[in-house]
Amino acid sequence: MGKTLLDKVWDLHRTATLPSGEDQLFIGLHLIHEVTSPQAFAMIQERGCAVSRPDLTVATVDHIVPTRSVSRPLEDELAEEMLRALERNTAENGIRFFNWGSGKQGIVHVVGPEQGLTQPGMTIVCGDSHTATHGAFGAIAFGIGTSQIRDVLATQTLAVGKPKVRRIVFTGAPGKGVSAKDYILALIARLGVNGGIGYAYEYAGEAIEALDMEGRLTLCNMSIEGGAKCGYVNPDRVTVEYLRGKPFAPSGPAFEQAAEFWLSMASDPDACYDDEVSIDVSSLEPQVTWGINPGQGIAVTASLPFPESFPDGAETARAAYAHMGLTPGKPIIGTKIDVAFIGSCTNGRLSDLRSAAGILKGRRVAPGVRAFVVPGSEQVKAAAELEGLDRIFMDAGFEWRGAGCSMCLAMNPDRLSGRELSASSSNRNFIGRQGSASGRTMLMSPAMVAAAAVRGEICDVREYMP
Ligand SMILES: CC(C)[C@H](C(=O)O)[C@@H](O)C(=O)O
Ligand code: SF4
Repeated sequence: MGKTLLDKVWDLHRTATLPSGEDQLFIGLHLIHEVTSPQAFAMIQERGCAVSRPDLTVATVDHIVPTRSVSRPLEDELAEEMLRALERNTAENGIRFFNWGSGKQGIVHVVGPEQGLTQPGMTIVCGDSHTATHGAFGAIAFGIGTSQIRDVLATQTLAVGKPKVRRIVFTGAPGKGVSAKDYILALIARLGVNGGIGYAYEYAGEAIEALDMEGRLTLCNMSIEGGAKCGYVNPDRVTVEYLRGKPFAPSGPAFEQAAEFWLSMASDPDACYDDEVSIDVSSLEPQVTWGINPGQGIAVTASLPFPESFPDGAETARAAYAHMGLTPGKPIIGTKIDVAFIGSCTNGRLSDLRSAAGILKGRRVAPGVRAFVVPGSEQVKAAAELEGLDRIFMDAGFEWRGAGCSMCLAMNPDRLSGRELSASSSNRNFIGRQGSASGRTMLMSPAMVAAAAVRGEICDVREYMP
């Protein structure tokens, strides 16, 4: 019987099976950021341990950085302290750090792939729930907590239970205005935010093969929002070509050798799955969330669902309506927005900015809407400026900011105020997520955010497309 990619990566990295039934896995890449690492460093220092493999540990700063200014010390004292701690911990332990202003800083899940650190067949962990993003390359990548960060710093291994695998086959070709963000929002709406618990999601099928790497990153990014431990796409030629020439990818003959290994890690055609689901993307429309979890989403042309239509989720739906101030049965189109946010590790990459700019070219943001773009990394920002995207955004009335997580979770000065409603290209719409307890978030693709910014309300992006 064939093996899945998960089986192959697991078998290659297992160093022991523990009495608990968990496996001790060797970790190929440990990404760290300023929010979840300081305590872990303190714990290993207390025990007198050194960082086991500084060469396999890479740091960036993303959550707390301001996006308007570039001066130190940071205005927010707590943020400055966190940045200093990361500078100290990385320097003392000989860990590579893509610091703010280095030209390579950015959201950890944007930086790993763009530097070529993320490669097929690896195990990758980070103290961050969206680590599944890296699965786009055919890596087994998942988020860990602070005590696990401690374990990985000290031993470069981790005790972890092997998940089951659900193969999710996306068939067909998408219509106009439908992107990877719509695939994943539709999937989570269908299987629910807990549907993936205990599973790794393998995304497969012609629609996935047709996605570029950035689309695959968007897709894998939100695996955790569907409850899955991780998500991955089998490596193929698209993966290999993306990695060619990247700073941390092998070069010369070593690259071809690596490519052969990468491709061999893909699931075998006769691999066995614990479950299988299929979605026809040709019938999908642009998606938008109306609630307070990422599973509460619908097609943009649909009417807001009645709570009773969710046998298990009526209570959550009622809570969502109470918070959002929307009315079941009404169209979602026409919902007024106050803020448009383009960015995050879901949709803050160059292709995301291009797709939004494509809608904004020659148009203006509606009066009263506060709109801003936060590139996912300093490198994305520079690349976008090189092709003039910054001008398109600014001419349209968007603010062009520095790189970071920004209003995805508002750990920096970018936040909603009061009951403001934001059209956001990020991944979470939990109550309070964007910095105001009464603030509201609707998740959608970056092109849909751009269209909403122009109209001043939720609208169908396809009307703005040729
Ligand atoms: C701050 C960090 C630990 C958190 C996460 O784990 O995902 C953040 O990135 C988020 O998106 O909520
Ligand atoms: S962009 Fe958002 S989801 Fe991604 S790591 Fe930052 S806060 Fe988390």
